[in-house]
Amino acid sequence: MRAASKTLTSLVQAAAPALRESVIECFGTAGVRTITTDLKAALAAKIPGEQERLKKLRKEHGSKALGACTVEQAIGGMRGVPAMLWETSLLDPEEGIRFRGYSIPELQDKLPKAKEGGEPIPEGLLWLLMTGEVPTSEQAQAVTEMLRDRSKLPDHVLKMLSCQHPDTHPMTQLATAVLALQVDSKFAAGYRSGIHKTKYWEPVFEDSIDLIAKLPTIAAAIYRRAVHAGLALIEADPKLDWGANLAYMMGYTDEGCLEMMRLYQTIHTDHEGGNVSAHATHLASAGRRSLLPGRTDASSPALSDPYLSFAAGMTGLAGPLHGLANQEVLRWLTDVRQQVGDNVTKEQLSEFVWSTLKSGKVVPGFGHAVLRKTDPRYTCQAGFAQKHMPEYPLFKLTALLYQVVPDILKQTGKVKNPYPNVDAHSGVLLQYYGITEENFYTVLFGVSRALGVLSQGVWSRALGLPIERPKSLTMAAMEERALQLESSASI
Ligand SMILES: CC(=O)SCCNC(=O)CCNC(=O)[C@H](O)C(C)(C)COP(=O)(O)OP(=O)(O)OC[C@H]1O[C@@H](n2cnc3c(N)ncnc32)[C@H](O)[C@@H]1OP(=O)(O)O
Ligand SMILES: O=C([O-])CC(=O)C(=O)O
Repeated sequence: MRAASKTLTSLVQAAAPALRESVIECFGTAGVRTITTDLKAALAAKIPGEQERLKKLRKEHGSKALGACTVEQAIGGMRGVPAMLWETSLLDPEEGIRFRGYSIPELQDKLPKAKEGGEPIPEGLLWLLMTGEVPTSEQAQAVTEMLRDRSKLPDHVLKMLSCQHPDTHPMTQLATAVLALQVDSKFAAGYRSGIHKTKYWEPVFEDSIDLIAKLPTIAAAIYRRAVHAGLALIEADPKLDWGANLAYMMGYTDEGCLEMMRLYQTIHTDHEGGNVSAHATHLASAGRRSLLPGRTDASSPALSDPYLSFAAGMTGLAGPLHGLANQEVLRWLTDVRQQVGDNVTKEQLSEFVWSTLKSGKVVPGFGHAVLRKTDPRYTCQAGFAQKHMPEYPLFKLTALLYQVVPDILKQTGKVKNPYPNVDAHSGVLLQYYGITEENFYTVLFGVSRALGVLSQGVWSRALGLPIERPKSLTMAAMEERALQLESSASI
């Protein structure tokens, strides 16, 4: 059955490229169903059902409370207040992230790969994030081709990058290049020409795919021109997938490095909706509750296109307590090696950690706003290192830190999560393959983050999700409300 379906697939593909979306597969007693390799068509097929689901959720459960917000939470950044809708991933404090319901190990097993036994290709995850379904190899391959077709960077963007001050941080260059691409926004053009609000998701999808397609080329251009002082650009290899091409265009061809980049680009994509880069992107792009029935309260949306909103997300990712922490970790590790050497003992490491804390700094790569256990993205990267670089000194140092830092952070009595996060390990893998310029690392994070936040952006427009527009209060207003509550409780 499987062989027959494969033959039919290749016949249909060979017969007419335009019919690529009409690949047919047989499903035993369930009869025949059509599956598509066209991502936009697959998405379009899902949208009406999800719109209905949201309307039903609102109609049947709209008045139920998901949680309260205390004065402490309002002052503390609304931490833990369940007040936002985000479909592409969900974060459990103990277990870590699940993308559309799948854990990282499950995705390493299920998603299509570039080679037997290798790491998943990010294109497969993009299909999953957009549609909620694990793609077939043909579907992931179709995404690879679509991204390849749209990857060419306009000359003006390259020129603009080459005019940047040599000390401009690579993340500033990334955000600037993304903004420069905005001139081609199909959503902005559609809005100007009066597109109907129920159709917003379509140009948002097109912009998102265009941007995702170009991001590896932008990142490689930043790397070769700025970080590497003017090296010539390298054209993409048409035989490679999107993630591997990023490493290739940066100048790396080692198969291990390509695999590492595929994995890196897969696991950094999404971390539910409230983190800085996701939320900033979401806020800038948010629209009105156009599709939701019975809108009762006002919102103040922006409806910025995917280029503008993703640039907002990237300026947030560039902060040292968020995505830039991967750069900070490398600098901190370099300090450890310079001051204590490579054959460091646990005692020497403890001393170094304490001196970092005593000088009023954070230990980068440890702690998290939501997670309360070791980040599974850290564990995944440690597993990759154990397989590909078990004797690498930086890997051994990072493993030793895992034995030392959590106990010390617990002793401070204030750190809610003493365990390592994703940023504690990514630099080890990059350094091993020769990508030693740590101020570039967050750009790689940003390229991956696009897959998550832009997939959610398409759904946010399809579902007509509004901006989170919390009611702010002054201290005086909070004091007044608290006193009112106290007196009504004592009556
Ligand atoms: C992709 C990502 O964004 S993952 C996070 C990357 N960032 C880092 O690795 C930087 C180091 N870590 C941190 O600064 C924090 O743990 C954050 C920013 C990630 C989370 O911050 P919060 O949610 O405020 O953490 P938490 O509630 O545990 O903070 C309580 C106290 O512990 C401190 N703390 C938390 N983590 C650390 C740490 N790694 N080193 C030292 N102190 C820490 C906080 O600074 C805070 O101190 P304060 O009360 O004196 O201000
Ligand atoms: O979830 C967060 O707040 C930060 C984080 O790990 C991410 O965005 O990947």
